[in-house]
Amino acid sequence: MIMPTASELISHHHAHPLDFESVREVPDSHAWPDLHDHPTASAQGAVVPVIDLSATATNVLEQLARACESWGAFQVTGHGVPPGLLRRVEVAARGLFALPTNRKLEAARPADGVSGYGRARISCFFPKLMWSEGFTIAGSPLDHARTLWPDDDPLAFWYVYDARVPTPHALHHLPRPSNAAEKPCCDTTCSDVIEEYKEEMKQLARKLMRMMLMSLGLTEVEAEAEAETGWIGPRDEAGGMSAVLQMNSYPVCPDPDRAMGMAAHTDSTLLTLLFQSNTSGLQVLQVVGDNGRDRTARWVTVPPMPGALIVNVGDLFQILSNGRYRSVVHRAVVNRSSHRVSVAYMCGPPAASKVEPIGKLVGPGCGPVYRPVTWPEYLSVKGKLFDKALASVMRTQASSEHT
Ligand SMILES: C=C1C[C@]23C[C@H]1CC[C@H]2[C@@]12CCC[C@@](C)(C(=O)O1)[C@H]2[C@@H]3C(=O)O
Ligand SMILES: O=C(O)CCC(=O)C(=O)O
Ligand SMILES: [Fe+2]
Repeated sequence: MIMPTASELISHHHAHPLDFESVREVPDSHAWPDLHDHPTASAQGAVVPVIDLSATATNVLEQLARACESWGAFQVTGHGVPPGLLRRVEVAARGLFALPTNRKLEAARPADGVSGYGRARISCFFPKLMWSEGFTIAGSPLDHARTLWPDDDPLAFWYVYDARVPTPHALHHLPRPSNAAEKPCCDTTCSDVIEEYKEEMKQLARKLMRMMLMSLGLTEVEAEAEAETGWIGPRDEAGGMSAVLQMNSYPVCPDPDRAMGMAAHTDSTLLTLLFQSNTSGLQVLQVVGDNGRDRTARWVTVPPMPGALIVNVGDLFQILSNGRYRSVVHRAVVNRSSHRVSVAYMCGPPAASKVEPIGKLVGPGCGPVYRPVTWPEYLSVKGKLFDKALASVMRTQASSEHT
């Protein structure tokens, strides 16, 4: 009997990705019939709010409240993340995706795992494949360098991020070093950049969490206390999984009207900080009339702004805010001319903490809408129910009367 090799098993399981570079048309497997389920708003229409975090004198909290209530998403400027770091993280991401397919498949995400290379997790809910590939990094990028590419020294990541090579396209034609000591002049590795980026994102996520809690009417002390008991306090080191870094790659597409970069979804996070570099693609769903009877929605493109980051309200923040802030439905479309990458810092509570509606937002006339859930619990519900996941963690009338 001929046994399949480990790599055959992996590539079977993950069905070889489409060779995006060489296809001349969108194959049936990737042709989406319903790209125009909602109209796309014209450029002159409503715009996702842009909030300058450094403008302390202005009503930033009110702006946050309005943005979170009506959009569930906004762009931030004045966030303090160095522009150079954003550029380097983009180069790192492009470098990873420029690796040859067989190298990327060595890092394929196992069926039951979170980390690794592959399709978006939500792919299984759709009959068509997306025009994208992704790297999911949970935990330390250094651990990943070791476990994802076990035959390489962690520093071997260098060769996908080499400042001397301006075009990521050419990267995988570089000779590989036989050991780390042959590292070239550039002493920053991909994992260094990712590590540094995660640290910056963590600081910013904490700040945004605190401000968003205050925008809900909590005092600074209450916001701090809320944080201490859960997701952004000191416990997040011990609690393990508190952020996942998701790198997405959207190759150029010969027929963007028929392909989907990333299908519509909400993020299963408290909040997501998204860097979309300078290529348009992200769209958020704006619900225009929602009075029970007539509910219309349209896709609104979030235009790239140099140096800005996008903040998405996630499902867990919707739970926390007892439904006052809604997680935003969003998707990514593709284009004909530029290869787009995006990097999402997906922020959640430590594995052990329960997320539930904040006490202060719950009152006599307004009981808790959701039951407490941990992040892993919610991710597993989402993995089964997808867009019905939030509704499934709502309390029934009877159970909220009893608490
Ligand atoms: C911490 C998370 C959040 C996950 C699941 C898990 C790891 C991978 C994340 C993403 C990243 C890409 C979009 C998404 C929709 C997907 O397919 O995988 C995300 C998903 C979610 O937000 O539900
Ligand atoms: O690439 C984008 O703009 C969106 C990516 C996204 O929604 C995600 O990673 O969750
Ligand atoms: Fe998302």
